[in-house]
Amino acid sequence: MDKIIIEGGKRLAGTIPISGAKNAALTLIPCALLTEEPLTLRNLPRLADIDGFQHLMNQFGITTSIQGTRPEDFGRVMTLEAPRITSTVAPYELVRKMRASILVLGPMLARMGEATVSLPGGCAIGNRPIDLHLKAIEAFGAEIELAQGYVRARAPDGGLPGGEFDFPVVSVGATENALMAAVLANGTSRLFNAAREPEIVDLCNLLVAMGAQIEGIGTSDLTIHGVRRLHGATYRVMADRIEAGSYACAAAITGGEVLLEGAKAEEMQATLHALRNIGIHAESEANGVRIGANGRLKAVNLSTAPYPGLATDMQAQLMALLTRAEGTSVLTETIFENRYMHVPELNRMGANIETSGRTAIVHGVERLTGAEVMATDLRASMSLVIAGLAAEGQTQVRRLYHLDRGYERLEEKLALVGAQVERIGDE
Ligand SMILES: CC(=O)N[C@H]1[C@@H](OP(=O)(O)OP(=O)(O)OC[C@H]2O[C@@H](n3ccc(=O)[nH]c3=O)[C@H](O)[C@@H]2O)O[C@H](CO)[C@@H](O)[C@@H]1O
Ligand SMILES: C=C(OP(=O)(O)O)C(=O)O
Repeated sequence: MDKIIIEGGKRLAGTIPISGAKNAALTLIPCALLTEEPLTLRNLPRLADIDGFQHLMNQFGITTSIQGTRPEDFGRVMTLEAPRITSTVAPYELVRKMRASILVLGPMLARMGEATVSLPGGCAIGNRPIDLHLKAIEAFGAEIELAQGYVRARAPDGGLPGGEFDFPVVSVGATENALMAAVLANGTSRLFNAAREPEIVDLCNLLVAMGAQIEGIGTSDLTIHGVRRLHGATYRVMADRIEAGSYACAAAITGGEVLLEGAKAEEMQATLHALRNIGIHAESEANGVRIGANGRLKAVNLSTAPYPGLATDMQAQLMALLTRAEGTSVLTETIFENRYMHVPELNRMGANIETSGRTAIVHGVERLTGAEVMATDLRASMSLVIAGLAAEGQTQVRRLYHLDRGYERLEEKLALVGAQVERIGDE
C-alpha cells in the first residue's frame, strides 16, 4: 500500500493551483442522466471518487469520454452522453465504494420513472442516513420501497407530480437529490430549509444552463418549476473550497505564504474568518486567495455548522493547525457524530487534545514530532499531513486511498511550494 513520507519543518512558499471541487463534481456528473444530449464538464478533479462515479454512469449505459489525460494536466474535461439508459440499478458493489452514488436516485427517477439504488450504509465519520433523500422525493410523489438492502423509487405513470418538502435538518445530499428529481416534474416543487452550500449553487447553475427553472438559488427556499425536457450543456466545475482551506492550514502551520490559485474567497468566508482569528493573513486577490503566516498562532473556539457556517469538512485541518497555537481551543462538531478519528493520531504526534462527545479541547503545544500514522477518513488524513509538515523529523501517512478520494496529486502540489514530501509504494 502506498504511503506519503514527509520531512517536517519546511516553510511553504509559492503558488498552489486549486482543483475543481470533488463535492460539486459528484453532484454535477449525475445531471447527465437528465438529458439525452451531451453534458461536458470542465475542470473535473482527477480523483478516485470521480473515476468511481464514471464507472457507475457507464453501468447505466451512459458513454463517457475524457480529455486532458496528460500527466502534467490538472483537471480534466469529461463528456457524458445518455441518449438511452440501459439500466436503472446502482448496484451495491459500486455504491459501497462511494457514498455519493446515492445522488443518482433523484435524476434517474426523474428521467426513467424508476430507480433502484443500493443503500450506502454507514461510514467512518458517522451514521449518515438517507431518510431525508427519500422523504423529499416521496413528497414529490414517488413511491419508495426498501428491500434486500436496496431502495426502489417509482414515479406514478406520467412522471412525478412535484410537491413541497421542509427539511428538518439541513442536508447537502438530500437537497441535491431533491433538486435533480424536481427539475423534470410535471408541476412546481418547493424546498424549505434547503442546504445553501456553494456546491448546491453550482448544481443549480448547471441545471439552469440545461434549461431548468429554479428560483431562490443561494437561499434556503428553492422553487423548482418542472420542465418537459432538459438539454445538454458545457459547464466548469467550481474551485474546491475545502482543498483550498486545507492548503491554507498547511501553509499557516509552517509559517509560510502561499497563493491558492483559483480559490474564491467569497465561498470560504467562514474558513478565512477562522484563520484570521488564529492570526493568519488571508486576502482575496484577482486570481485566488493569498495566505500568510508569521509563525505565531492564537487559540480560538470553533463550531461547525451548515453553510454559511464553518464546514465540517474543514474541522480536522483546522484542529491540526490549532495543535500549535498558543493557548487552549475548543472545537465543536455539530454535523457528524464521529468525526474526531484524527485525534488519537495527532496525539501520537505530540498534540494534546481531549474529546468529550462532540467537543474537542486542543491545548496548544510547542512542538509536534513525526510519527507513522493512519486515518480512517479523508479530512482526518489531511490533518495528519498538515501536522506532519510542521513536525520535527519524519511522518509517514498510510492508507492513502482516503487522500486520493479528495486531493488531486497532493504530494505534487505540496512539493511545488517547497514541502519535502514523497509518495512511495511499500508492497
Ligand atoms: C459528496 C458530498 O458533497 N459530501 C458532503 C456532504 O455530505 P452529505 O450530503 O452526506 O451530508 P449531509 O449534509 O446530508 O449531512 C448533514 C447531516 O444531516 C444528516 N442527515 C443527512 C441525510 C439524511 O437523509 N438524513 C440525515 O439525518 C447527516 O447524518 C448529518 O448529520 O455534506 C457534508 C456536510 O457538509 C460534507 O461533510 C460532505 O463532504
Ligand atoms: C466527507 C466527505 O466526503 P464524502 O461525503 O464523499 O464522504 C468530505 O469531502 O470530507
